[in-house]
Amino acid sequence: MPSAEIQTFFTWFQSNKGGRGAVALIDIPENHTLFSIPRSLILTTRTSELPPKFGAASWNKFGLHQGWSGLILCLMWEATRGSESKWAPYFDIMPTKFDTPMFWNDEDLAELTGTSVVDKLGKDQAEKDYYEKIVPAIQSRPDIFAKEVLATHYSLDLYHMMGTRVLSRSFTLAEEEIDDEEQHETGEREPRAPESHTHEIVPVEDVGNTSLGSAMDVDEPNHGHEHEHEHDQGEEDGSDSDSDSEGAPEVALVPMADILNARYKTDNVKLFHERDSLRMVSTRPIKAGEQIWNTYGDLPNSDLLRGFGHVDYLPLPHAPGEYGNPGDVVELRADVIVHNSASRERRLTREDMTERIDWWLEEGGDDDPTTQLLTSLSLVLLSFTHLLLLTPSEFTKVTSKGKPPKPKPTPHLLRVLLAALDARARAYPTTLEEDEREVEGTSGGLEAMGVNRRHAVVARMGEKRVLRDVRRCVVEILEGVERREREEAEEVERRKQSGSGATTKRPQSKAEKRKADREEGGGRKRRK
Ligand SMILES: C[S@@+](CC[C@H](N)C(=O)[O-])C[C@H]1O[C@@H](n2cnc3c(N)ncnc32)[C@H](O)[C@@H]1O
Repeated sequence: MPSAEIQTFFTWFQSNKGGRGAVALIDIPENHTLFSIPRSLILTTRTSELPPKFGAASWNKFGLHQGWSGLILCLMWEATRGSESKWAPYFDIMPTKFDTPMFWNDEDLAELTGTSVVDKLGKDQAEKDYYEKIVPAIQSRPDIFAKEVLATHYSLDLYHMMGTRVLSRSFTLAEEEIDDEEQHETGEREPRAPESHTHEIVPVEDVGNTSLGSAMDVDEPNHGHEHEHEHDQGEEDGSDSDSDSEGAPEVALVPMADILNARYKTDNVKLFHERDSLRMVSTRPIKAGEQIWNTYGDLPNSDLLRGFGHVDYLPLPHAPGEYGNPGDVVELRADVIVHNSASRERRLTREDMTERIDWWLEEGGDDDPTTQLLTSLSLVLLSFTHLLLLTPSEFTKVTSKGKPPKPKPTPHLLRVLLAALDARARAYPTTLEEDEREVEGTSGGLEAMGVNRRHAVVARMGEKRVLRDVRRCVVEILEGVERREREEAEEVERRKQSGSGATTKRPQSKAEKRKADREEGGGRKRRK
């Protein structure tokens, strides 16, 4: 049970307007433990008393060992126990209302058309899990789930509410074997950051990076509250095996650690884990009055909104005068590239596309079958687009080499990309300029809009800005490549006419070659 001081602390937080979070009351030096949480206090399927009561075999039979449904059921059961649950005071201070689009009406959701948010809400999958796993499990054990409380404590609405608590407040803790000898020898272990799930929300060039540091679980909620990735869609029960096996990462609700807010690259603490406890440690000095910031993985606004119900709205370093989330990305689906790539006859079929995406994933390319765009042209995007443009025999050659194609910005590839970007932009009902006019035309601007609409407008404008910037970049490179091609053709023509008869290019000096290479590979310089 939280101590009286912690309870007082929470009450103090809640009585202060403007949202909850933690603010330093005194200067905090770097590497200082702000608080530690005993493992016994974290709420997981291993610490809740429900799974043993239900029985491991039955738990697995109803599929509760996979995905988040088991943990959500634990939360519902623990909450139903009221003061008998050791987490009762924790439940008391948890939010019951959320600004995530899962709870929006159709009118507000329409504001998100074209963004990556809508397709990934996963409300339907959550409902499927509720009806196919939770309801049968509950009905099988009237001794544990009393009939009289089913409607009030185990409803679908509550399932969504508890699922959103998990989504917006949980941490993924890696199950690490801690060497006893090491502990005895050193007496103290170096703190280790809990690993987050290596999720797909990461900008392509940074894949793997955000798994470091404290990690609110911000996994792709493609399917409801479950941990799941797009390429898992075909799985029978719509869940992955995160909590399926020994040593798998564990999704945990961590009281106290989850009161911290996050803002793009502002984090000043990290959660470290040890055998018996988790420790929140400052990673830089924090001045009295400053907010204590955790990190949720520096997510783009579409994912912040989807998982947490807020967006970052900060000055954009690469676009002076504009505001948004510097970590924004926009997703470009492979089929949008393919449909803009060639004549109908030469287009890849869905199976071909899947084969290439699977191969890409296996070969260690970006781990998202969609391609996320950064504000500048990414090499991964070039390479991935190239892969989709290969003829079947070229693809076979590439697979035999086992390496993704070189990210060479050829005019054809750049033109396909340009068409794909334009097609992607048409998925939004409004343009960036129209959104800007909408904000300017609203008396009081963004601030005056309802919270959902404001978040939607900020999220979609962020994606459109990325598209705009990538497009600019592609156009610039294409113009450069085309100019060079023109100059070379003119040079050949000039030589022909001057009677040299030479049709080959004049040998380039090393410096000229380097310059030409630089121009050709312009995208490389520009990536983040
Ligand atoms: C882990 S909780 C953090 C504690 C939360 N403030 C609370 O009162 O329970 C995550 C939630 O905090 C809020 N939040 C976190 N960072 C935020 C930010 N930069 N701006 C607005 N809300 C934020 C969002 O509502 C999010 O769902």
